[in-house]
Amino acid sequence: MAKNEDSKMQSNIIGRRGFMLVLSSPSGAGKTTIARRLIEEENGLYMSVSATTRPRRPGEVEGKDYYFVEDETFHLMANRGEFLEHANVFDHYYATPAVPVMNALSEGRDILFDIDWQGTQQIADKSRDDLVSVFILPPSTQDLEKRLLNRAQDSAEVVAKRMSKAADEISHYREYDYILVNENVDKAISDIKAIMVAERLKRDRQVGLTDFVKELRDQI
Ligand SMILES: Nc1nc2c(ncn2[C@@H]2O[C@H](COP(=O)(O)OP(=O)(O)O)[C@@H](O)[C@H]2O)c(=O)[nH]1
Ligand SMILES: Nc1ncnc2c1ncn2[C@@H]1O[C@H](COP(=O)(O)OP(=O)(O)O)[C@@H](O)[C@H]1O
Repeated sequence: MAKNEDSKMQSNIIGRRGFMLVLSSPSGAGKTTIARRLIEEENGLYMSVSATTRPRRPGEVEGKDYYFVEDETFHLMANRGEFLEHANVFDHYYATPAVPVMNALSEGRDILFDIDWQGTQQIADKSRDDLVSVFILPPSTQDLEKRLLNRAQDSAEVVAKRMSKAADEISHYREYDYILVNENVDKAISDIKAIMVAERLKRDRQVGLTDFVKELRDQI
């Protein structure tokens, strides 16, 4: 599929600050699937790669899916202030390295995050204007459990633990800007693309707008 170039062209003319597009959901609702497709299909969108102390799953690639680190390294990085946000989820630590995100935003690149509600709250506290948050719901509890089991990457015990945390995660939906039910993955992706088009056109993100409009008026 062709990458979406439309809204990039306007950014090239006017100059735009990037945004942080956060996807959260109960485990198994489809964040990773949606995120991978968006990165493939959307020009100017880059994935934030988190650091985690969770063990690597089969098929996960170091530096692409996560930076897999030991507890000690994680705490060292946290103490040095290298993280934009960090949280403990399912007994493991997760965090967003700050520098790549800050550079991307100022260079007009959008960053996609697959993080939980705790991380989203921390980012909202620090940089509300740069945040666009989307909460993804499963069509039903049965679908959620089926997806976790079908993914076949976690033991029955881990799946049960993730299911038991789902209600807690879902209770935070009100803290998000947009809510999507991921029934059909293509529809969910096209809805998120529509959100991105609108968010890219927000006046406050178009940092070169004053100069652009001044030039237009001067030419009249
Ligand atoms: N706060 C925060 N949460 C994260 C980060 N990276 C991943 N998570 C969340 O941690 C949870 C578990 O992620 P993971 O172990 O990959 O399993 P998943 O639920 O199948 O995506 C999910 O809710 C992720 O959104 C991060 O850097 N910060
Ligand atoms: N709309 C959908 N319909 C059916 N299965 C889906 C849908 N979206 C995702 N899945 C499947 O559900 C499982 C969990 O999805 P995943 O993206 O890993 O969720 P999360 O990252 O939120 O934990 C995967 O096997 C994925 O292929």
